[in-house]
Amino acid sequence: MLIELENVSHIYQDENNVKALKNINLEISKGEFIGIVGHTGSGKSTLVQLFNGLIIPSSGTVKVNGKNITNQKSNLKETRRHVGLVFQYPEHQLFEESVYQDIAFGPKNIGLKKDEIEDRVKEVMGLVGLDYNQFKDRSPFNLSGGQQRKVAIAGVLALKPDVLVLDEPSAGLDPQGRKQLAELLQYLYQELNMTIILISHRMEEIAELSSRVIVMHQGEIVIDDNPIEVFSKEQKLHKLSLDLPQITEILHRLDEKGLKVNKNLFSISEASTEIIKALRSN
Ligand SMILES: Nc1ncnc2c1ncn2[C@@H]1O[C@H](COP(=O)(O)OP(=O)(O)OP(=O)(O)O)[C@@H](O)[C@H]1O
Repeated sequence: MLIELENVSHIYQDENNVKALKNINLEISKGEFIGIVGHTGSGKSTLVQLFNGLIIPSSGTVKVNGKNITNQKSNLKETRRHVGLVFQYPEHQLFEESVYQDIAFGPKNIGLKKDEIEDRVKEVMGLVGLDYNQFKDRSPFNLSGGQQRKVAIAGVLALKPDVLVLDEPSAGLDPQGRKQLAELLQYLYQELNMTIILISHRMEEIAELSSRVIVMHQGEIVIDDNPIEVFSKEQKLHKLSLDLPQITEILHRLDEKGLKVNKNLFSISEASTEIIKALRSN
């Protein structure tokens, strides 16, 4: 098992003592694409920060590749090589003078040789769609928000993690930026067999990309299933203040009006084909 949580609870020790996670049991296997959804404050960010030891839980154990990372002696540097975390607004974490230096920071830190670092920087800039010659010497602070985010994601990919965890990576991106990000994640998952864990408020993104969806509510996992099962539970999701993907919502409404359609579709192209088919046979 790649990541394993056993009876994990977490309380933020401050004046409010919020119990952010309550008795979580979770197993994540290699090669999964996990979408995590839940209304604001439900514990999503806290949960994913356990996966690379950024947060050590108040109780319970977290294992990565079979190693318990919750005990004092664990090697967190090693864990962070395996589990790369892209934070909400990752561009806030850019700090080097050039795009090259920023992306090279991780590989340098683990002692890779100059040539190898350069190869990695080129490779990951290609992956995220930043032209190497055009961008390598530019200051990361003078780029657009979307470009900065690409640099930040490239910096995490440069360590070649087995697991990529992203916390709301499409927040604030324009439609084209969101499309490029979705294509990148699909490529990493399908072609490079990376395990991906994605937190998003955008249900269409989660439904289209994930192989498994985890729904959180008040620090607990309340649904853990494949996207079709999860998004067939319209009433339950509404009670948790969550929506269906918009296109799925349209299919549900058409079905209520008597048009016989498959309601479990998440992409506009699939749904429009389905609607045309249903109208023709009506
Ligand atoms: N650093 C912190 N110190 C104290 N309490 C915190 C801290 N971070 C989160 N919390 C609290 O823990 C609970 C879970 O927060 P968390 O950020 O994990 O939720 P979330 O589902 O990721 O929310 P969002 O969708 O708004 O990002 C919330 O009640 C929040 O106020």
